[in-house]
Amino acid sequence: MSQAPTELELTLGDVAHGGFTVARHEGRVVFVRHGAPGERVRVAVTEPGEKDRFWRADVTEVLEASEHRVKHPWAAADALAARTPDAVPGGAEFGHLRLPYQRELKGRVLDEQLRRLAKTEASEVGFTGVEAAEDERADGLGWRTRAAFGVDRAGSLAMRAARSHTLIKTPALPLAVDAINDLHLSEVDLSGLGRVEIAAPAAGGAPLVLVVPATHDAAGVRRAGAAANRVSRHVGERASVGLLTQAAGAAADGAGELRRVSGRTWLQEQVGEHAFRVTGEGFWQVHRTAPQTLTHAVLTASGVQEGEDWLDLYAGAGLFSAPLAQAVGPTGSLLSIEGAPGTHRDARKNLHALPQAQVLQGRVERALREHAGTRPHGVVLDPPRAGAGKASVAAIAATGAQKVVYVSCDPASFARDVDLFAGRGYTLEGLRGFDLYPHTHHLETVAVLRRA
Ligand SMILES: C[S@@+](CC[C@H](N)C(=O)[O-])C[C@H]1O[C@@H](n2cnc3c(N)ncnc32)[C@H](O)[C@@H]1O
Repeated sequence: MSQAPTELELTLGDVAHGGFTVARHEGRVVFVRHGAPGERVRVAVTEPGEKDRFWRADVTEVLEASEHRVKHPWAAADALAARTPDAVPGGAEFGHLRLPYQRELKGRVLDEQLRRLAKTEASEVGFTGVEAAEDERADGLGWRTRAAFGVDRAGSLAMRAARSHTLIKTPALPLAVDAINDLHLSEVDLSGLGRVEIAAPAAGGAPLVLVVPATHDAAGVRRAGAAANRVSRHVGERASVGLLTQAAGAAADGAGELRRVSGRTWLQEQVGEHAFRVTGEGFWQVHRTAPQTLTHAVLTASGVQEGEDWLDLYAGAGLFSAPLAQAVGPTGSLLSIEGAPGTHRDARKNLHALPQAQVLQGRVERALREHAGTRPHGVVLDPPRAGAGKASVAAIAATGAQKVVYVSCDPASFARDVDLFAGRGYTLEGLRGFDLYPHTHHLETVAVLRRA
């Protein structure tokens, strides 16, 4: 049998979920990174199995360029200028395309997922294209208020290449807000650390730097403690520093330990008139203006009125719970459900001044069991990337809510859930898309479903 080729010349077809364009070679599908629909390109096949159903490939040379191709705004992430196309940090895979065209492609992916998984046309439910976040910069940079870095063998701040364990030294991240880059953590010896997470409050104030040991044995934690002290000396009063002694998500789940090294272990965020405390690794929207963009979209989509009863599921620190509780007022009610214990504790504090808000900790699919038949006026849900799934959709439908406002960061799980809701009598009635992740393939949607 002949060997699979390592190099091909291809004409690229349309964009697919995940940020690839789809091409064909002798009947086989090839998922290509760093290209654009319609381009004629040379690619390196990265996973060439002769028996594989599809291959993956990276563009190495553009033979006929798309009119939407531009110079990548982050030089280090420019795959065509790199030594090899996989030697670029992940997280800016659409940077070689004009911003409006990035949004057009995201809209096409959303439309395609809805057609395929929910037999629904986005344009039939009022979708008019992916909108920019409120107050977006023209260059689409400087938006990340949360950034996660690795640490390379030399102890330098680094980022992982997409679909790879390769770490690439990253002195600055142009997608991040200045407050993150201004800490210049690339100047610190980070040996002993496996991960560094930086969160900067969108409204200003000291960022929080969380460091995670490379290994979690006693010696590893000691080495990480020494690195945390070096970070703390470097940032001084400019940032807080904390040491997370377990793997990703551990502190937010209550299983890990977050040790204060200097400053405080939480951040204060402000959205409109509501203040939010967010502890450690607790969830908060990543784009600097995502909290207000989504709050406005959710309140508009909900049509919430004084005196109504609403549920906010997968509520995080209460970003939507607070304005919803305020909108229903003392004669209405708002039930906020969040799974992670640490984030739930934040939500309790954040909603303390709103007695109409009840805050529950637990998994949505279980916590909702007691609410079957309670007939709230509406439900807001904002699940993680995997979506709500069968059990949660069934539990939400069992409440008897007339209206569901679904906030999603993944068009595939969203489309699958729309189909699950359809099976429970809910019809998709409205849909907006937001580009809360410029230069990446990700998008956020806010949808309205109504019980027939
Ligand atoms: C995408 S975030 C949304 C949070 C909030 N709406 C916001 O915008 O800040 C999803 C949240 O769901 C929580 N979560 C994940 N799975 C859950 C489950 N099965 N039940 C309850 N909460 C869950 C996560 O801890 C996270 O806080």
